[in-house]
Amino acid sequence: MSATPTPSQQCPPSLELKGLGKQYAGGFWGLREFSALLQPGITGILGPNGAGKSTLLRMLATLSTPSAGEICWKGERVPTGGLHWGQVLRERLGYLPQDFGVYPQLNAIEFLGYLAAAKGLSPRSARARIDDLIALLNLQHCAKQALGGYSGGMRQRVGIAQALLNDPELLILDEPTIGLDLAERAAFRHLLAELAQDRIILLSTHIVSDLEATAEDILMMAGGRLIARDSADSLAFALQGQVWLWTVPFKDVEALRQRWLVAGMLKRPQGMQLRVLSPVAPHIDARAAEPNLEDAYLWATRPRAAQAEAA
Ligand SMILES: Nc1ncnc2c1ncn2[C@@H]1O[C@H](COP(=O)(O)OP(=O)(O)OP(=O)(O)O)[C@@H](O)[C@H]1O
Repeated sequence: MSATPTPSQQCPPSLELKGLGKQYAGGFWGLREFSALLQPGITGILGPNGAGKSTLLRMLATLSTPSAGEICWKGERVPTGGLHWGQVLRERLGYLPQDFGVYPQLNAIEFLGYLAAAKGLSPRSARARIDDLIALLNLQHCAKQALGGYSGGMRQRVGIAQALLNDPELLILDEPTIGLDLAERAAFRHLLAELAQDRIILLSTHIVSDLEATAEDILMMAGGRLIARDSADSLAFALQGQVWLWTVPFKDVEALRQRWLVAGMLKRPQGMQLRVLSPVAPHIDARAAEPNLEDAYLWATRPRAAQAEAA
């Protein structure tokens, strides 16, 4: 991959969210009191279904208005009301939504050209930009084929290309690696690392290993709130001494899964090896293991009853 685009703006981007909230019709808060200062680099967002990740990202993509709180871009408050709310952000952001759709009859060049026009790029700069992005996303071999015939991974790469059309300082990616195979995911991680030099990248995913490999800063969300923020290593380290490997007879597995928070299972000749998350050893035969980000995530988002028991 080559010709990485760089934002032209001189001042490094910063995005500050202060007590941001979103209340949906019916009164339900999909996001509550969310505060964070985001700077260039990759910030990963982890959270179970319904945690509020898309609610947050859609708001930052200016597709929905905040019900509470403030957004500041480079220290300046972004007006969050009125017809032109979010204009300042809109000009600087690229967004890949979770449900990214394409016009199946268009090819990649035509589709990106159409979106470039909608974003206000001149035909000349759009053409040069699209050529760069086709090369960057490794789409040369299929750029003139109709998108309807693309694999999920190829379509996702077109989605990433469209998010980069305006050389954004803020790149918002909602589940970008869905549909990518292992090699494509590895290539995508490299691309993100290159792009993150001088822009803020917000990356929401359920694939914990993608964040472990790319994001230096991780926001964990649950129930519409920010519940933890740190590096992957620090989040995992906080669980030191609370992760156990314990091999049990196959017949006991179901009962033990009801009793303990089991982060993983591995079939062994002697029985099933459970990976148990608990402040105390589940059994005298259990031995301590190195915690990882997935353990930290499962622990932070464990059901309330289990949290009360552990307290
Ligand atoms: N338009 C809407 N109207 C009412 N409630 C909504 C709306 N959109 C989302 N919600 C609710 O807000 C909460 C947060 O949803 P959101 O889609 O942001 O979660 P998420 O973390 O992105 O989940 P997923 O991983 O499943 O995409 C959920 O309880 C959801 O049902």
